[in-house]
Amino acid sequence: MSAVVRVGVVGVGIMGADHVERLAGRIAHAELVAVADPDEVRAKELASHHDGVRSTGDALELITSDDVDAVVLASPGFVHEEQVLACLAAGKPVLCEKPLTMDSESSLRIVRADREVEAATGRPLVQVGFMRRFDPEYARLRSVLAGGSLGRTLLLHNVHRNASVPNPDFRSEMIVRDSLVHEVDVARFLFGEEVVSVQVLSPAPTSLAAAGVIDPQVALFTMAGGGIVTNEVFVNSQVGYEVRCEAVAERGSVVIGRPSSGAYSTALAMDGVGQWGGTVPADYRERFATAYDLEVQAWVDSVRAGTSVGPTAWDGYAATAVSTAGMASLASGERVPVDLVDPLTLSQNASSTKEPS
Ligand SMILES: NC(=O)c1ccc[n+]([C@@H]2O[C@H](COP(=O)([O-])OP(=O)(O)OC[C@H]3O[C@@H](n4cnc5c(N)ncnc54)[C@H](O)[C@@H]3O)[C@@H](O)[C@H]2O)c1
Ligand SMILES: O[C@H]1[C@H](O)[C@@H](O)[C@H](O)[C@@H](O)[C@H]1O
Repeated sequence: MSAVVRVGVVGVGIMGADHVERLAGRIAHAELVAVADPDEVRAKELASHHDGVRSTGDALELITSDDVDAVVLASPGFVHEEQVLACLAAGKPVLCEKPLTMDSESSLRIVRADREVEAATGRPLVQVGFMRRFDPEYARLRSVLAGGSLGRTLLLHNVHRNASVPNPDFRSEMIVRDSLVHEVDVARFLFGEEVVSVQVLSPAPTSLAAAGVIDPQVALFTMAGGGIVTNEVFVNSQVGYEVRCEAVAERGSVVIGRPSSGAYSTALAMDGVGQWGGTVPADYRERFATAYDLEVQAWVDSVRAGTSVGPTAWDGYAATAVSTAGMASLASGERVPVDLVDPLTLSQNASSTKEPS
């Protein structure tokens, strides 16, 4: 087992900068050595806060450099394919932020490439940043449902609200590909099954979204075993970060993300925006701080041990395939089947929907 993993972070916008702070300050057995961003001023400024960390404008230089053992990718989704494949070619473990890529075909190319690495070396190198699997509340919910005492899981009801979105180009499609994709992974994680169809409904939008943006959206997933998942995604709620999940099973229901769960309080307009006996988290960095820490620590530990953990390339592909169907449904309003390759046609067996250890 290596003593310390030397990590490079690619893309240092909102999420990348957050990962830089945790790698530099809170993650054991990791050494942050380099950051890369085409915005070289941003990269240099961030690196200047950390002794011994260098910056570059060239992501591929960082990925292939000898001083980097493993890579965190927090660049935009449309460059993930090139950068993940570069990590695989260099033999470097990569924690790639969600979404794995922007369409099914490119995600499948990554699955195939990672399977080839696994066949040659005995371990895959890609972990996808679906951090909710590491959130203590989601992990507990998964273990309660998988434990079987409540019988079969019948329904999930998900709510996912952002106060606003920082990017003015955050269009209707990004609500499916960037936001709803978390609910896709939650559904797969909690049911332990694939999503087989998706329908995206478009309510009359809030006047506070950018012109032409359909926000909120309601998406319905049908699971392979017949379960149904309802999802509200609302990225201009004006309040704060609200992520809730209620599971309905044969002999009971479980809800996480409510004030009574103790983690934080939710928002009710009657007591004033953003308050109801407590404070609504501002955004995902606050709500999921522990989940990100556990995710990155588990990844570093797996890199040191030469193993793998958490959401796989297959999980990233399966989620992207649902997003791809979701985009078609957003356009048509119809229920659209999810087109997923048979995992048995791939070189190794799929290891989807595994609980993080
Ligand atoms: N897991 C989560 O909860 C979560 C939260 C936020 C964002 N994300 C994901 O993290 C990624 C980044 O999102 P963000 O909100 O930080 O975006 P952002 O726009 O704030 O930052 C993106 C950064 O990437 C840089 N960049 C652009 N092209 C690049 C390239 N070719 N190589 C390297 N860097 C490049 C940009 O200059 C910018 O600094 C996305 O995949 C997003 O979906 C995940
Ligand atoms: O990229 C972000 C991120 O994934 C957040 O977790 C989600 O709440 C946002 O809606 C999305 O835009």
